[in-house]
Amino acid sequence: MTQNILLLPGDGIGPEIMAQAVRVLNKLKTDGLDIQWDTALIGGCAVDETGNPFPEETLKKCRAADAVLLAAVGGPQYDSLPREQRPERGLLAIRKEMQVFSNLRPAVVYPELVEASTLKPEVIAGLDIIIVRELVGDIYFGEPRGIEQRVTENGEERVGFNTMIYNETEIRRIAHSAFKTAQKRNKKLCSVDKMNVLEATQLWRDVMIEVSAEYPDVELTHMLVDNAAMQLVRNPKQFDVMVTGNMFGDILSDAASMLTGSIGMLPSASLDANGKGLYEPIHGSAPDIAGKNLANPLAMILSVAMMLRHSLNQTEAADRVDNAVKAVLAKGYRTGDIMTEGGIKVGTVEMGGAVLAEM
Ligand SMILES: NC(=O)C1=CN([C@@H]2O[C@H](COP(=O)(O)OP(=O)(O)OC[C@H]3O[C@@H](n4cnc5c(N)ncnc54)[C@H](O)[C@@H]3O)[C@@H](O)[C@H]2O)C=CC1
Ligand SMILES: CC(C)CC(=O)C(=O)O
Ligand SMILES: [Mg+2]
Repeated sequence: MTQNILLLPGDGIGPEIMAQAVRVLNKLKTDGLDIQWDTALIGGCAVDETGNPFPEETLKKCRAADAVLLAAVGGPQYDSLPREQRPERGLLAIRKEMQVFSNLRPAVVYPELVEASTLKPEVIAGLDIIIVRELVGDIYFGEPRGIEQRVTENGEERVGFNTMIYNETEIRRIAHSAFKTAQKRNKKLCSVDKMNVLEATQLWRDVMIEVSAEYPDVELTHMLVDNAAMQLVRNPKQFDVMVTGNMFGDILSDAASMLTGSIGMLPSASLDANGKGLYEPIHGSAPDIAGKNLANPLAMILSVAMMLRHSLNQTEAADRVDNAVKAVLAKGYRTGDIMTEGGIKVGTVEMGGAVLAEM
């Protein structure tokens, strides 16, 4: 049966990198993979057209799709809009709507890119870790939130507030997802929290420990998030699978991306309870390089591979895409963000073409 993919190019470099993903999908389809796709608006482009960062039509198409591939949203031109109209609200809305609570963010150092990292080779060579980030709860969604006039100890002034909140069910389901991920790998799970000061994350730790009883083969450790940020840079190979909340996972995964050479290298899969998924590179819309053929499309293309593997059950096609990326790196093709000595400097389109040639 034909599998339906919804493409959401979004803003900034989004359409540029999505165009390279579409070339990959076209190649797979031409070679016999039974897929088709449709496109819809999300983020700033959706606000421009409809006033809504996650329009009803996109929601409908999203529900009808077997998997959703999203590039990136946002840009400085939208920063002064009311919060409900900001592109990032569209992103939060689609994640919540799809209930894709388990966000897998693998950080893998390709041998050819060891020197592209700012860290010493011995610290990062061979690194292969995965951050499991809870994606539909925490302070990004917690209510109440807002900016309002209040009386404080300083008199009347504006107060900004958000709510960090997790219930036990939310923690338990991400815990199971993380333990299962660890079981398929090296059976080591590090849960990252801030239980020394935040009650929401004390509950996080308590529930992680409770769930660990069901996974006696997995070694569970705990780390406070400030230390975890430092340890990721000091000695990242001590980790295998890390599990953490929405905000800490957002921050730690950007940091982890630089171990691999660039944020342009990290794909992600966000899965619901049934394996339906939303696939996106971890980076944003990179307005500073948008429209210049400078963006690295590999995180986007690797997200296609994750989609083929996790939601479409097309392991062979996923391997084909992953191997093509490995091959272009081995041949020395480099966008500016991953330049190494002797590398062949290419732009977004040429990198997409190199992947296609390898396929
Ligand atoms: N998933 C999403 O759609 C996300 C959206 N955003 C939004 O994106 C906009 C820009 O946010 P920033 O904080 O600048 O983060 P960003 O991730 O867009 O960019 C950070 C830095 O990394 C570079 N970069 C990012 N992706 C790259 C790629 N594929 N190749 C080469 N270099 C790349 C950018 O040029 C920039 O210097 C904001 O509006 C933000 O809200 C931010 C993060 C995630
Ligand atoms: C709107 C943000 C929560 C997006 C982001 O930075 C991310 O998911 O990595
Ligand atoms: Mg982020």
